[in-house]
Amino acid sequence: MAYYWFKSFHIFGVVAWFAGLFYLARLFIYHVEAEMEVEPAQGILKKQYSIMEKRLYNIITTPAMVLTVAMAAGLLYTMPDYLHQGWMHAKLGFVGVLLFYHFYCGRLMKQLEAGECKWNSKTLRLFNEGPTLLLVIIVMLVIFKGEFPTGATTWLIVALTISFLATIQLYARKRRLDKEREVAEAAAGKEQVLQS
Ligand code: HEM
Repeated sequence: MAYYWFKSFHIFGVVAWFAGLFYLARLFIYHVEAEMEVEPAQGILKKQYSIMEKRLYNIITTPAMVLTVAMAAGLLYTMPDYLHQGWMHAKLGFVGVLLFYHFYCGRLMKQLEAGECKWNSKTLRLFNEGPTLLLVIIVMLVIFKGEFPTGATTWLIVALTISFLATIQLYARKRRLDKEREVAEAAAGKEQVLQS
């Protein structure tokens, strides 16, 4: 019975951890993009994003990470055989990368608050893809374990997933370009007013 409790809370932890990581990276993008705003909006937005990032990281993301790892330890305690299986070694390797990502987010958060972050919004958008990739790999490993399927259904799902992700990327790109055009038009309009 303990195994099912550990597994349930392991999954609650995973869901909350990823929700936190996804939202945190999105906040970093908005934080960096606030540079495009004029004062006093820029200062107000940056301060607000720092508060939101800190609360999200300290109150949701980190406790969810601790819950996931603690419940995982309980699962391994009840099922020690998993520790001798290849898929679990691979899973632990990817979880190590995920933990590194988590703590790196903490570092980026501090740099953003101090105005020392060197990353632009494009780099952060790429960084934002990290947890999605890790989530897919880790869940696949835990579900299929050592027997990854290669049949037609698998390729159909892979194709559907790729088209879905490509559509999201294209839509995000369109929105970004629209926003950049809006900012450029607003700046040009302001310049014209100043000249006349
Ligand atoms: C601290 C590292 C982790 C360890 C040691 C660990 C270990 C485990 C173990 C032993 C199970 C039970 C497997 C089974 O009964 O078939 C499990 C289930 C699961 N884990 Fe993890 N896990 C870790 C982190 C993660 C992370 C980061 C994710 C998500 C990306 C994740 C997603 C899942 C899911 C979805 C299940 C349920 C699978 C099922 O019921 O078939 N785990 N984990």
